[in-house]
Amino acid sequence: MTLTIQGLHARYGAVPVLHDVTLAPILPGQFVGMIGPNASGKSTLFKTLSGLVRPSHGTIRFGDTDLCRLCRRDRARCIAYMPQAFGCNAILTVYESVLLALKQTTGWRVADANHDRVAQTLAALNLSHLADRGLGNLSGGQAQMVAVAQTLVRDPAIVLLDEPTSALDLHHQLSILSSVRAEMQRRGTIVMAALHDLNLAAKFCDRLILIREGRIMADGTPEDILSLPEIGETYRVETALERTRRGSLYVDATLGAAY
Ligand SMILES: Nc1ncnc2c1ncn2[C@@H]1O[C@H](COP(=O)(O)OP(=O)(O)OP(=O)(O)O)[C@@H](O)[C@H]1O
Repeated sequence: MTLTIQGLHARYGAVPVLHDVTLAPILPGQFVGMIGPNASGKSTLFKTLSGLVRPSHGTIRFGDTDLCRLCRRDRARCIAYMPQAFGCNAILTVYESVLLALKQTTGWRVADANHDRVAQTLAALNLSHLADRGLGNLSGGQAQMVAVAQTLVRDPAIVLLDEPTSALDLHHQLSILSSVRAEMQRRGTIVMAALHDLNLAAKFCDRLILIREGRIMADGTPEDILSLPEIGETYRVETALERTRRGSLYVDATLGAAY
């Protein structure tokens, strides 16, 4: 099923933040990068899609279902959101915290299948070695990867990851995004990830959406979007899109005289 967003407006109190956000349907298995400067509305869009912020206008449909009409639990089964700041309950182990995340949408009785799902999710993200560690004893990067596991374990149809690599070193940026991409393609899950690193976005995303001041500025393939002059204008830098000898896209950015 596809995710369709039409004419979405959202505000905090009297302050409008999202303005008429309309996107071409997002397809199962598609990995979509949300890019845009600080305060452009990426998190607000994710919060609106997940139900934490109520839109003032517009529709969010998954297939024929209007997500805004679902009860909290049904919506959480369909769409999982990993916020930028993730909580840490020091008395749980990693394994227990991922199981708890799963049980939030399935009820409290624990079945063998639930244990299998937790173990598979940790294995898919190369996190099995952390299973018995206390959450409170993890590094920032480890805690961020566990937060990804807590989000994926529910097997939602739509996953929203808000800057999932912001605390990760180079190896783990590549490893977590390739694991998420492979696993979500296998399950046919839609992934939307807010990313500040445009080179990572180019490497892993099928489609990039550029947002600026709550408005969608561009939507297309990484190569098409990252070569637009709007990229430099939006981020207030000078950019050039290059292709490396290995064939990867590379955004070369400098502050430049104009900024
Ligand atoms: N709870 C809130 N109440 C009032 N204003 C808010 C709230 N959350 C965010 N905002 C404002 O909404 C605007 C968009 O913020 P948002 O967090 O969606 O941006 P973002 O693109 O995710 O930014 P960043 O890349 O810095 O995380 C900003 O001006 C921000 O100050």
